This record gives sequence, structure tokens and C-alpha cells, in this order.
Amino acid sequence: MSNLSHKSATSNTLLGPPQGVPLPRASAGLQLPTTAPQKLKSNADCSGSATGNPRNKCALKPGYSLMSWIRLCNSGEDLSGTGGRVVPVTRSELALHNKVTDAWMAIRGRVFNVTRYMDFHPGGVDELMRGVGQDATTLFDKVHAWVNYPQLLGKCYVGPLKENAPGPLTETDSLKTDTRDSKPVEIVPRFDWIQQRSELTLFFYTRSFSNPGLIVRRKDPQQLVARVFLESRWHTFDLQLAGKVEWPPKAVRVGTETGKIELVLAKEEPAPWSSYGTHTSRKLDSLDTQEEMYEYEVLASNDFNHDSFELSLQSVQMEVLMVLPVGHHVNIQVPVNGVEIQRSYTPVDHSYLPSETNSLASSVSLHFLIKRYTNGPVSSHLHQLQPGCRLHLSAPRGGFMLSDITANRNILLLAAGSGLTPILNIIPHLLKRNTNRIESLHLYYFNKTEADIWLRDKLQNLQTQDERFICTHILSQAEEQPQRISSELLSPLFKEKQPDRCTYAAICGPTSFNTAAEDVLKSLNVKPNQIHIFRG
Ligand code: HEM
Repeated sequence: MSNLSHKSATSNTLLGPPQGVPLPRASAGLQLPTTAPQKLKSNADCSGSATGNPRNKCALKPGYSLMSWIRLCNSGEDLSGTGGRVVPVTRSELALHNKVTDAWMAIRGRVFNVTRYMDFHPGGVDELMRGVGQDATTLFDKVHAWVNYPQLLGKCYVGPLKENAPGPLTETDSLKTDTRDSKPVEIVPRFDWIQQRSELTLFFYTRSFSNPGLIVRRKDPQQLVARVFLESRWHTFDLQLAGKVEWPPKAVRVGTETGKIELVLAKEEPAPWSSYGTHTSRKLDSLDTQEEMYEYEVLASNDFNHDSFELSLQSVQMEVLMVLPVGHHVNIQVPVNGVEIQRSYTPVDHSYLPSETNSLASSVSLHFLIKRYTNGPVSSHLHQLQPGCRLHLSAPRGGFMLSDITANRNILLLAAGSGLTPILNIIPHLLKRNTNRIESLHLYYFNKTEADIWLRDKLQNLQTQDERFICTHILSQAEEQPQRISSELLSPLFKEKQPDRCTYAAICGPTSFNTAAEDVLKSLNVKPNQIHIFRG
């Protein structure tokens, strides 16, 4: 048996993306989605309704592969039929474009010309035709909420559906989910798997920019409980695997843009399996998990600067793997004078930490930068913990939605002191975004003095590597020109009619800083729905 990705011969589910296919450069337009669809059935087999049979893929005609679609999208051809103009569309106008040779479709308040996509649609022409001439949001989500349609159909965009988006299409409303006339459809993660001889990969498909989280607990070498956190709900998958796997997982990847989660496990005995095993699934409200705590132990703790330290934790016996949604935090609980006290902390990527800590990192470790407050019982307790000491972590918490900022290309991040951690967390995701690529990402980082600045070199490196990222340090106790947050400071970023005007701001700092920042932004006419405040 070769060492290629495969499933049992009878399975018709998703295979891995094609190997060795040259991808277009990031800046060259549409990219191959990581959920690259593969052809598995002939057209004759493509019967059954979309909703009745969720795996209902068709063979595509030669020359109509995903790669060919990407090539067509990048060819400069006018796929929207509007000559590059954005044209608002009324419902009655939309209804006129309901033929195979002239097919428009609205999804979340945006109208796409799908005529040229017909033969490229992995679900077949007939299925795609079910949604043309109308608002197809509900149908689309029912069949495949995880498909990244803004990316695939970017070049087919005609304009906003008039009732949904009155007035001109602006950066802040162009890509937002519009739920005014289409009820929000709950996303239920879809499970899939592939294998190599020595590896099993489990997939959980959610929706693009749905910002999922993941907790996996190993019960024994054949039993895993995987929980996917999505829109305040936990979806639990109890998996009984066909064979034994090693632990911890070799890798875990969460595609923030695709919403695809991949968990790569090494098989104890390399051999092809006839199936992954079996699973049952159920869902829980996040309230049900509010009280749940996970036991972690200290891997390392080192001073980081004059009043802060880094703390690396690992799940006890490596039992639990936890991946937080971007911009979310956990509560760390410690006993203080016999009472359990919790504080919220956002983990940072291990690459931000010194190299000796980096070597301890694995898929089951979490790393924190913590400011030590003289009168802070939790930070003082955490600071004196030695390797091997145990503590409890909550499940991920938070209200940050990546989908809220999909439409924004010019974004301001305001961080004060240790409030840098959730901000650090979102920066790479924003800079990597291909859909609606970021044009400028400003970080204003507020501290008292130079000595308080965290990760100055790393922030500087990031700025050197990507010119769209601009970091400005503001010091309230600088020897020369001390500064604080003010409208004078931020107004150049919010000038009316300026093409690179910021249209979104995320804030994280102490409460007094958050309030002052919010007031300044409001005075600059930034709307409440364009501001996110990280609150612990
Ligand atoms: C609203 C009407 C639509 C219907 C009824 C429909 C139906 C289907 C069906 C039945 C499948 C096969 C399902 C499966 O294998 O899981 C499919 C796959 C797919 N469709 Fe659609 N579709 C619609 C619109 C669209 C649009 C507008 C796009 C463009 C972005 C699209 C992109 C895809 C892709 C990429 C797949 C492969 C998904 C995967 O492999 O997970 N579909 N569709």
C-alpha cells in the first residue's frame, strides 16, 4: 500500500487537496481553498436532493476543475458581466436572471453572477440552479455553510441586493452577514476524515470566518471526545476509532478563513484502516460548560521584564488539547487563602517567547505573558509557581467575532500594557487574510515608559516583514513628549473621504483605558458596531 491519502474504496467523502499543484501567489487573486473539492461521482450518479443527501458531489467535465476556475478568475475576464462596476440589484431584477445561461444568486445580501461558475460547481448544474434568481442564503447554508463563497465568487460580484443594503456599498457593510431577511442558520460542524498509512486526519468543517475553537480529550488510545466551539455552542463528537492512535496529536490546524479544523494523529501501527471508526454527536450551550475546568501543570515560568513573566502550561498527562478561537481567553483559577479566584488571560503564540520556552511547546501546551501586580492575588500566586505545580483553566470564553471584521481593510488596534495579548492573537490572522485583503493595520501600543513595552523587537520585525502593519508606541511617562489617548492622536486615521480611513477599531486595556478609547473613537464618528472592546 502506498503512503498516499486515501479512504476505503467505497467511501465517497472528501479527499485531501491535490499534491504538487502550483498555487497562485498571495497577491495574484483567488487562491486554492484548503477545502479544495475533489470529484468523486460521475454525473449519472448525481441524484438525490441537496438537503436529503449531504454528500452529493458530481464529476465535473474535463477542464472544469477548481484550478481551472481559479485560472479563469485570475484571467481578467469579466465574470460578473458588469464590467467591474458594482451594481445594486432589486429582487425583481434578480428574479429575471434565472436561466443556466444567465444566472444570478444572492447570498447574505450580495448578488453574484454564477453563470460562468455553473459547470465548475462540484454539486452540479441542477443543484446550483435551485438557488438562482433569488436569495439563496438559507439553501446555501443548509447544504454547505462551510464553503467560502466570497473567495470563490469574488470576481462574480454584481452588487448588493437593494432591500438588504440601502445606499452605496461601503467597506463596513459589503461583506457583513445580513440577517434582516434571512434567518440566521445554525452551523453544525461537518465531520470528515482521510488517512495515510501511518496517519489519521480528522476534519471538522464549520463556516468561513466562523472562528471556531476546539477541545479534544483523549480517553484511551482509541477513544477521543472532540468538542468544537461555534457561535456560543459546543458540538461534541464522541469518537471510537478503528485502531489505536498516539497522543498528543502530531498537529492541529484551524483555518480561520475556511473554518476548517484538522487534527492529525499518528497511528500506533501503520496500516490502512477500512474506516475511521464510529462517532456520535450532540450539542451543548456554552452555559453548560461554564463551570468546567481543565487541570494543567506548569512547564516553565520565567521573568519577562521588570514586572511581568511568562508562564507555560501543559494539560496534566497531556490529556487535553485546547485551541482557542482567535481573540478569546481562558480563566485561570488559583486558590488564594482557601478561596478559588479566577482571572482571564489570553494565551500568546509560543513564537513570541524566548527560544528555550519555544522548545517545550507542543499541541497540548499553552503560553501566557502575565503582568505581576503587587496587590494582585492571582498574578502573585502564578508568579511563584514552580514547574510541575497544578492549576485549573476554564474552557475558552469571549465575544470576539472574526466575521465582524471581514469587510474592513483598514483597522486600528489599541492596546494598553498587558492588553496586548488578545491583540497579538488577531494580528497574524488579519495579515494572512486573502478575502478582502487588509490594506493597513495600525497598532497603537500604550505604556508608561520604554521599560514597560512588551515584545518591542518582535513588533518591529513584524513591521519590517509586512509594510501594512504599522506599530506606534505611545508613552504616558516619556521624558520627551509624553502622550495619552486623545482625539488629536487618532484623528489622522479617521479623516473623512481618506481612502485608507480606518473603519474598525479593537481595544484592549484596563477599564479606564477602554472607556477613554471608546469615547475618543465615538468623538471621531466611529459607530459602536465598528468598535470591539476585549473584556476579561
Ligand atoms: C444555493 C444553491 C446551491 C446548492 C443547492 C448547492 C448544492 C451543492 C451540493 C449538493 C453539493 C455537494 C455536497 C457535498 O458534497 O457535500 C455542493 C458542493 C459544493 N458547492 Fe454548492 N450548491 C449551491 C450553491 C453553491 C455556490 C453559490 C457555490 C459557490 C461558491 C457552491 C460551491 C460548492 C462547493 C465548493 C462544493 C464542494 C463542497 C465540499 O467539497 O465540501 N455551491 N453544492
